[in-house]
Amino acid sequence: MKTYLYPSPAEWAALTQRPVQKLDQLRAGVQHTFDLVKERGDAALIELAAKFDKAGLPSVWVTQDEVDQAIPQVSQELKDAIEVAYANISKFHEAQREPVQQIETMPGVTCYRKSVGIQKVGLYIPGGTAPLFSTLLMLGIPAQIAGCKEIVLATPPGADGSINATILYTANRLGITRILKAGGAQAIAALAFGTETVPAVDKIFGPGNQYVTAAKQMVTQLGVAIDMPAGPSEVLVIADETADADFVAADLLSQAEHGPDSQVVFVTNSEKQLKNVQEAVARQVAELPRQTVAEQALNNSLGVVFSTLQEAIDFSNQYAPEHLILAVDIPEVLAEQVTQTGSVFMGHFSPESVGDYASGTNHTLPTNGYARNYSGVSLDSFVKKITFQQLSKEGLQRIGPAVEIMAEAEGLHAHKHAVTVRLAKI
Ligand SMILES: NC(=O)c1ccc[n+]([C@@H]2O[C@H](COP(=O)([O-])OP(=O)(O)OC[C@H]3O[C@@H](n4cnc5c(N)ncnc54)[C@H](O)[C@@H]3O)[C@@H](O)[C@H]2O)c1
Ligand SMILES: N[C@H](CO)Cc1c[nH]c[nH+]1
Ligand SMILES: [Zn+2]
Repeated sequence: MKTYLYPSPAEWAALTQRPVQKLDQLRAGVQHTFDLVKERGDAALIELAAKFDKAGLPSVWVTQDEVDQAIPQVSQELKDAIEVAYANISKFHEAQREPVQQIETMPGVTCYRKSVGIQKVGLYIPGGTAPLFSTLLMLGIPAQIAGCKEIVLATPPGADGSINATILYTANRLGITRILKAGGAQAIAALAFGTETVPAVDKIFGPGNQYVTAAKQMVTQLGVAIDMPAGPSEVLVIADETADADFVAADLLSQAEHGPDSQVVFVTNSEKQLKNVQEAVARQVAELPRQTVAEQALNNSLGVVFSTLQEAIDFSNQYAPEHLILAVDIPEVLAEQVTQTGSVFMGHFSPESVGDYASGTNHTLPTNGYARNYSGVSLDSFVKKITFQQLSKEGLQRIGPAVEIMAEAEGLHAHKHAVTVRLAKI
């Protein structure tokens, strides 16, 4: 972790850069993958699975037999834990349903807005270095609540050609039956363009590494919607002297272990706390099974000391982290000033990993500074909002003259006539 003492605001822009490759550096490779999938469909997916996942696949689809065999492989303890998460995520996302409100904007003119599920959605579940079945809950539950009709799941196969048993168990729990064995940019291409067996979808969801994120960004230029750029995980922790250095170190490492291109940032108003946290990180990282991955991420990571917590929160807002932990005495005060982040964890007993799995909030969140202009996944991400209006004769008589005058002023006479012709017959 590189450390910076009291950097001036002029230095912040450099410190808020992420370690991931820029879209431009990945574009040519991803485009080549797109071309292969467009030209040769499933055969290209099989070839790319052999190249990137070292898997020999007889078919790109998971069979019902594979699902049936996976279910008993998941322990009852894990199934019960998944139910806890399932209940909380469902509760939080159910509460996001928007009630239909009929508004009479003027007498006889009634308007309302209704949410309708996006019909065909693709869910990408990362599986390169860890099988993120929790991400399947985060995407599958709101997709179900929204009423999406067709759900296609894509996730990379292991070297033996199989999909992780807990991912299959979770898909089955969600009632998802179409499971594509494909990862990386090729999975995004299949979902966006379709193949002879994969249906093209309307919107693609899910986080992934930089290839997945670049591919998702590129398909938006071709008319396919995406949730957001959700790339390598990040956390920024703001801690004062009341924070427990062991807690902070554990939180930093929880995101560092995701991948070598993850970034964790520690910000404090105490030089002593910086030293304590660095020591705790060094102690804890040595105990981790994913020590090498976490250490690579730590090489990209920062520890920054500011004179005040006000500067700390200003810096965080400029960085726009995927996750922000406020490990301070009165988190409510700083929370009020948060303007740019995906999700906030308040106080000393709200570890970020609780949000990753089970508190109820969604863990698919914008990374790489996109929290400046995107929200994380929610029920809204899976619906379109369609507006309706109905006018009575009296309503049209009231509103009609205004519309006629405005249409006339825009020089759009057919618009005016659509009102005039009716008013003449009332
Ligand atoms: N932002 C979020 O909400 C969020 C949530 C969960 C996970 N994540 C992030 O998702 C990522 C998961 O990454 P992962 O790699 O474990 O799994 P992944 O499924 O995203 O990627 C694996 C695939 O990447 C492709 N790939 C690997 N190396 C390649 C190369 N050199 N060229 C082209 N393609 C290549 C392969 O096809 C492979 O199947 C992590 O960075 C994690 O931090 C983010
Ligand atoms: N922290 C990840 C989002 O950046 C989500 C996740 C899944 N499993 C564990 N963590
Ligand atoms: Zn995580």
